[in-house]
Amino acid sequence: MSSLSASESVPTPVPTPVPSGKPLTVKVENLSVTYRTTFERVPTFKNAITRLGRGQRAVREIEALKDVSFDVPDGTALGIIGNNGAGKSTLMRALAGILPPNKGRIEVHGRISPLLSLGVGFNANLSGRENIILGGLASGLSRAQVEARAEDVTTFAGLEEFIDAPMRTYSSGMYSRLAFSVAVHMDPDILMIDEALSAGDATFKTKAAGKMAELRENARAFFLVSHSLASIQQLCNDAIWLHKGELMMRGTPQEVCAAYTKFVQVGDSAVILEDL
Ligand SMILES: Nc1ncnc2c1ncn2[C@@H]1O[C@H](COP(=O)(O)OP(=O)(O)OP(=O)(O)O)[C@@H](O)[C@H]1O
Repeated sequence: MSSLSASESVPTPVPTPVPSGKPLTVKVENLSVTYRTTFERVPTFKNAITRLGRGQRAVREIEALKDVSFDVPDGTALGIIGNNGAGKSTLMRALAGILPPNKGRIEVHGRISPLLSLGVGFNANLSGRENIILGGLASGLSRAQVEARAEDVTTFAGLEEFIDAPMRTYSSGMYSRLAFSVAVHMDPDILMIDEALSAGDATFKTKAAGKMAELRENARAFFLVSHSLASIQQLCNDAIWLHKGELMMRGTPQEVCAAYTKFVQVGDSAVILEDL
């Protein structure tokens, strides 16, 4: 067990430095998001009585983001790191306008690619081609614009033979490849990718990394959530670290990844010490 004390091991959030004087693409101010969820999948009278006996409430609240603030100037490729359950996907969903904030505000200047966790928003009963159209329309393009890109999307995903089959017949890799391909072909001003590098096999991963590097050059802002610190350092020029819903640090990908790695190395002991 490490000799670190609990107070040493859990860093205090560092105030976010205000980056350069470039125009802002995204501004997040005091953002808090709380999920309200029921205890049981299927509520029953018996469970309700048991809960009442224990003085428990029927609804549980999970504070997924707590008072998070940061600015994203034009040209930023922001890596978002943190443990499981830290609030990374919640932040992406809030930025994309899928989840309303409970507190605070989000300002977004530009068109966002709507595909986050790869494949969210697809309808598995529709064909790959129909989902390309849906995804394109959802990201704000006209039908004609999406149709003009459908071929490139299909070829990039390597799904020429399967594009008219319902997506429920796709393997998870095929599903992710198509989702990634749709997201990156719609010329978003702001590209948001959640765990993109887990899409597909090794060949596709290499192709995906190349495409992301190209998009990062053209998009006004690029957000990447990944557990791969190597990808964050390779593809991003800025980074934030979330922990239990709080913004712990903002800095260069190298600084933030180093601090996070240090935290993770002592993390297990820290939790034990904290619990004692
Ligand atoms: N739909 C939901 N309903 C209730 N709670 C949720 C929901 N989605 C996420 N949460 C909770 O919110 C917190 C943050 O979850 P989130 O998915 O944003 O974390 P994450 O950092 O993306 O995690 P991971 O690395 O595992 O993907 C977690 O405690 C999670 O259990």
